[in-house]
Amino acid sequence: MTDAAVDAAVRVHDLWKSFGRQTAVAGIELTLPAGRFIGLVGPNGAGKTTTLSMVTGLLRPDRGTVHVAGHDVWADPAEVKARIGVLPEGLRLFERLSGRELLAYTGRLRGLPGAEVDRRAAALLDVLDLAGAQHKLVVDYSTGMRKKIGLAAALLHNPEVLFLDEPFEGVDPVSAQTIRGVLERFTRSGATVVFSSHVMELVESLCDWVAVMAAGRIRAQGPLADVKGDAASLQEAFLELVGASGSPSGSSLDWLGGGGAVR
Ligand SMILES: Nc1ncnc2c1ncn2[C@@H]1O[C@H](COP(=O)(O)OP(=O)(O)OP(=O)(O)O)[C@@H](O)[C@H]1O
Repeated sequence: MTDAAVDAAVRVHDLWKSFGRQTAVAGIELTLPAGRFIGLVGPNGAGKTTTLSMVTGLLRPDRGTVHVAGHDVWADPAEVKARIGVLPEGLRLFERLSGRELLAYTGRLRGLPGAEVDRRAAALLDVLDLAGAQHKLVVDYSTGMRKKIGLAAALLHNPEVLFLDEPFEGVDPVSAQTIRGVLERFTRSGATVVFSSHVMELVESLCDWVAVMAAGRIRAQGPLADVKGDAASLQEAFLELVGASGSPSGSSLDWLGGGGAVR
């Protein structure tokens, strides 16, 4: 293992994935430094979820290698899974457990002693403002509460690298602030957070390192200031990088607006 491999939280080389004739990820190279708050941004269908799924060992690549915390995800999955936490897209939880039971179960799966699981679960439930709902079944949780209990489960074993797919989607501003606080504290301790998002303002305010993806390829990666360059905002830099046209042109939407519905 080289020093550079140890320094990087994630190292992706020549990673490919196709679904039938659709190439979702087209030979990407990605090096994500450790101890950073990293945003993976890109338009719908860019390949972010497919990339994160391959990086976290949930989806087998067609080709290429992924190292997380110095270990090969596909050659050494147990080593990698012990070091990462994942909040995947379309999070599926054990619905018939209470939030507290879900954390107890997750903790035991992670091999933590019962008393330690109790201590950590109580602290996470408290910080994430879920203590009052800890005995409610997960099936009865709101979207935001599900994200928060999923985050608590992903953090319970104190991972080195935390992967979050759209962690703020469906989360109210107060809960978003709480999640932010927890994640900022986590990265300050030297851990790495990698999250995908469409919300540029959020990525700009949270992340110090950004990777921009479009059409299965990485268009830019580096410190936030470098990726932004001379642009006034990350949003502006992003639109330029992905070649978005802005407002719809032509007359095809002439019929839209001003009432006049067919009766
Ligand atoms: N299981 C699958 N079967 C077929 N096509 C898929 C599958 N998963 C992803 N794709 C396709 O791969 C491409 C990349 O999808 P992906 O979900 O990785 O994008 P994304 O950047 O996460 O998008 P979004 O921001 O909309 O969630 C899309 O064209 C999508 O339709």
